[in-house]
Amino acid sequence: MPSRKALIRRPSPRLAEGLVTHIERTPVDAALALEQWQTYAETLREHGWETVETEPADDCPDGVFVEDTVVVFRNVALIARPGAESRRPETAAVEESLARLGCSVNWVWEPGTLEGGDVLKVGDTIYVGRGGRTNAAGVAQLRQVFEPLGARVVAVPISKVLHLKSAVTALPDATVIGYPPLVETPSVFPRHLPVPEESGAHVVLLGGGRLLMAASAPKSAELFADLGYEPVPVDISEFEKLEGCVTCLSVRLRDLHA
Ligand SMILES: NC(=O)NCCC[C@H](N)C(=O)O
Repeated sequence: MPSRKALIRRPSPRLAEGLVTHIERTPVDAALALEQWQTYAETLREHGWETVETEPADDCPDGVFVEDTVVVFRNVALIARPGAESRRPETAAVEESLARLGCSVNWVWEPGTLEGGDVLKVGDTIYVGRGGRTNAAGVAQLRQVFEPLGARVVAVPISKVLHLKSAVTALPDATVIGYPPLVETPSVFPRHLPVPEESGAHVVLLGGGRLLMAASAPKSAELFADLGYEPVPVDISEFEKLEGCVTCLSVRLRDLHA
């Protein structure tokens, strides 16, 4: 039976100092961010996911974006080596949490860099964005770890967005969705559907056709509802100011053996 656990990490009191790369910095309301994060976690739980909190990393402003610290395929975890040096201290506690949950653990080693936000799994295909945060050595190490387990790793060059998953994610039927101005190579995806808003490209599959997505993408939500899915919107405005999206606030673990 598939597991339904989601790893999360509460926002640091220093959240407002988080990195911004492709957008202008605007003030972040840390109290509102904490409320939004609590609602996000509650929404996961309401939809059947047991949330597991990894040790807070109060000195790491971007620690809440826990997705970037690891890639999990089946029950094998590859601990990231973030391209952003300020984010490297985030991984130690995540490694511990995943080992405790029964994952076997691998690591990205120097000179490799890789962030989980660059990795999109669609069935047994693992798309990896080669861009500002993930380098060629990181891509090669991802292949070495997951191809022997039966994954097909497809590298996708990116330059306009922070991570591959800032541009594209996938619907339950494996259609890859993206906001056209930010999708540089739509032809790499066998089925691709444009969405009308940037944050409409980010969905977390809750199960049973329900899609956790940002409240800032109402037109995309309408499009998904029209395709027979059930959008579950959450307001994550404070995280969006730091280039975060719904996917990056959790790591869902569906194939734990324990
Ligand atoms: N996977 C993600 O979309 N992560 C967002 C990370 C945002 C953070 N401010 C960063 O620049 O690293």
